[in-house]
Amino acid sequence: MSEAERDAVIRVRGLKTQFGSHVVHEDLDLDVYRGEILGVVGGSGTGKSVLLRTITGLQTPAAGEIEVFGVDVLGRGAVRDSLDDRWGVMFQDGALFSSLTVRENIEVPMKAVPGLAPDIRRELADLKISMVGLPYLAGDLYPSELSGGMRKRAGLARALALDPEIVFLDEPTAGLDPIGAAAFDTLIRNLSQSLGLTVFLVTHDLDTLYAICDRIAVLSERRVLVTGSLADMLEVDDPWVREYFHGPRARAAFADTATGTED
Ligand SMILES: Nc1ncnc2c1ncn2[C@@H]1O[C@H](COP(=O)(O)OP(=O)(O)OP(=O)(O)O)[C@@H](O)[C@H]1O
Repeated sequence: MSEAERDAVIRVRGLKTQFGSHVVHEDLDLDVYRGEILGVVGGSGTGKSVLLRTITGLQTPAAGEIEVFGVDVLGRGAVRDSLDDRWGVMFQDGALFSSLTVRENIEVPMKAVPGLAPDIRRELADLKISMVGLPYLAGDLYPSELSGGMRKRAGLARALALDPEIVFLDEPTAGLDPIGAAAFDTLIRNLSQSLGLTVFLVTHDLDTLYAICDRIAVLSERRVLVTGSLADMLEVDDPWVREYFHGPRARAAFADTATGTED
């Protein structure tokens, strides 16, 4: 299927973001297609997290258009609010409320759903806990009682609370040991396949790109420099892309994937 024929669930056009005089994005275009895992990469400070925050409406751009499921994210009111249960966001450290247990954290977004009784909320939260591979008892723990990997799984469970169609993940494997990171990659891939999720994934992790991403978008020079498969990236004539995708770490990640050791 050509890119023009694919169903873009996120469509960004002419995006400009800036903080004071510091322009982060300028004339940035990006499509994210239904059901894909898109890896967003780029050097430090190229605006990957700002892009995620802008698409999810947490930050207001200076110019441009953003549509998610055909809805103008920058619009106001009920139409824009209708998107809230169609996407979930997982921030780097899980961004959990420290005074709430894991189960209560997962229930937070559910409280916005009218008519959802507390016992149903609790059952649904327990279901999400098991979906992300946490033990049942983790529901009663506070974030400070969890390992880094468990906190990320709890953050993912909360992002899945309302059965979203898109999940945004900001560096999901950052800070995890290689085995924990590979397990998290596998979890994302399995959830994406079983739930038909579209995944917008900001990462520095080459192993993640090789193991689970269908397509990659490289941020550079304030815009999306290139999108494509890993094979496409190897052909790109740009100093950062060359260094990133041809370096020793990329070769090691490719070798691991080729021998199937990411599981
Ligand atoms: N709230 C803010 N106020 C001012 N500047 C900001 C703010 N948030 C981000 N920036 C700036 O915007 C630029 C892009 O930041 P962003 O966090 O998106 O980069 P990134 O590509 O995700 O980086 P990294 O890979 O290091 O996490 C940086 O120069 C950062 O300092």
